[in-house]
Amino acid sequence: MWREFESSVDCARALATDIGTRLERVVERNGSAGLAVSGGRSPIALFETLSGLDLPWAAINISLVDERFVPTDSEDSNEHLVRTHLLRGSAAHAHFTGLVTDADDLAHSLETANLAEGDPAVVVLGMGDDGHTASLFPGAPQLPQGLDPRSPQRYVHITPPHAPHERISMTLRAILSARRIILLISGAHKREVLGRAATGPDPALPVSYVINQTGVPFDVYWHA
Ligand SMILES: O=C1O[C@H](COP(=O)(O)O)[C@@H](O)[C@H](O)[C@H]1O
Repeated sequence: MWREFESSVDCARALATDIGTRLERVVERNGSAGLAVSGGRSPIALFETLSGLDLPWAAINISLVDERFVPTDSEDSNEHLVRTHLLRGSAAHAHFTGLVTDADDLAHSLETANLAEGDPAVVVLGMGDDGHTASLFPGAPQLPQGLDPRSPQRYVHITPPHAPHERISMTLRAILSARRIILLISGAHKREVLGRAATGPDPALPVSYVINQTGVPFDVYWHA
């Protein structure tokens, strides 16, 4: 479903309510719920709105869709972003699992990330101007592994050809293990990229593999 908003505030409010309702329902049913979130600039307003909601935070497990291989206190770190904008107020009671668990050793961090269990109730994705989602970048040497629908791995090491930092990214297979996928984007350019990606799966636009699947409920939240 496509949902569009005039402002980032309206979009964040609607999406936070949507995610909060979903998480509450899953916690009621299962005792806990997983929420996997992306980094970048797009989710900041969402994180701040979500953190203000009265949710059963202690039963919510927050994880990352992707991470740049930088120290967790770096301004470029998605963990730093989540700790700053989401894990605050009562949301600080949520259980958080980051991806850089050994700042000196990407392979060891990746190995630890792949030990994680449980499929997320909700995955919130972003999209770059180049059509990457999570850190599944077009042209990355490890992209085929990341897009393999039968990949046994939940996370993969990605070397983006035109973006800074080595990455750890959720694989397509793990993204599609969620009960619900949300893509949060803004602006005319990303809307146009998404339109191209909607024409069919294309490794030049990795987000297309999420858009063109039919197994998992998928919503786009877009604001101008
Ligand atoms: O590098 C990344 O970029 C995408 C998009 O970021 P944005 O700033 O354009 O919203 C993001 O979804 C991903 O998590 C991040 O690592």
